Amino acid sequence: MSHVPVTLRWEGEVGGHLVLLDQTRLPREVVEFPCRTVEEVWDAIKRLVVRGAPAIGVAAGYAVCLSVKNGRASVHDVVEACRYLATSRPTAVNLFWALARMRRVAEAATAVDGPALAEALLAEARAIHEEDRQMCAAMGRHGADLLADLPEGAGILTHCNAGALATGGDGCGLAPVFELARRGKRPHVWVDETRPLLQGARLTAWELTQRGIDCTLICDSMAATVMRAGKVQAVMVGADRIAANGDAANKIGTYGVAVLAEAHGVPFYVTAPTSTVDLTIPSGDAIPIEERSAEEVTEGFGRRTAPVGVRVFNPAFDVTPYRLIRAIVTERGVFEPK
Ligand SMILES: CSC[C@H]1O[C@H](OP(=O)(O)O)[C@H](O)[C@@H]1O
Repeated sequence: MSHVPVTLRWEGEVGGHLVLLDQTRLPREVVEFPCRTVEEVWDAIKRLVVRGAPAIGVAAGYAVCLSVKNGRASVHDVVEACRYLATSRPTAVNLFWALARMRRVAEAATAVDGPALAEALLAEARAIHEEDRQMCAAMGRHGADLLADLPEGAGILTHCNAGALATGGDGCGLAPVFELARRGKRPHVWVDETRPLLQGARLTAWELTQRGIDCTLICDSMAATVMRAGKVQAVMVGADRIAANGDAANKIGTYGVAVLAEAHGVPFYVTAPTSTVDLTIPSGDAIPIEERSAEEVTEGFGRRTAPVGVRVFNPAFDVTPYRLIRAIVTERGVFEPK
């Protein structure tokens, strides 16, 4: 049985609906979350029911198809759906990349509404999904080639979740690990739990154990000690937006891991599809960083661990400067930021 989770799927044809794997319920429950309106997908992205830059982009493409009514799409409704979905989360550029593709389909329509546009929108959303599947497979191959010379049992540290759950296919940051395993290698993955939402503990550890890939879960604060003990031979993470100079935004804590990697002489790699690259911004300083609620820090998962009213800073991402990145793996190959 394949252990690649189905992060999201479109059910039916025009007039169908989007089905998400509810990532807020993992690892305890594998529960599907059907979405029949644009608003429901907006909420699912906001609450991280679906999350991860590529997966957010694929979900947004299908979400625009939910603006179709009675088999007919209208340019006005598509434009409105794209505008609304763009307000869900600001950092992952894949969201805006996918919405721009859907909007271009509407703007190219010969009729301002009708069944033809509805068909064209679903075809574009499916194309975005299939392209993401292919990009994941290519990133896995290029990344595994890059790591091929690591000794058997080498340690690879990762932060957050950049596995299949973060994409429409078989992962980005973790795709090279999955491919190494397919090739019979046995890397050992050090999994940062990734506070405050624990994507590493809840999602990455789940994906790896499902596949029988050796892994050890650690608190984020333990990464330095693990590297100092010589247990990490490479760091591999995903990205939510890569600026033109190679600066990369990823889950909060990634920058700290990159600094630790440099301090311990460990190569730090980013694996992301080119749909994550934003050439419109010159450097990471211009990447919008999402700030999330204080409750995610003070009472994560419903258990209060900090005094009521304490001031909280909860940025969901940080930016790793390109000088700390040994190479960026995309579906087109491996690039070394200059
Ligand atoms: C490369 S996509 C996975 C990426 O998305 C995560 O953020 P979130 O869980 O808030 O969507 C994190 O930055 C991962 O690296």
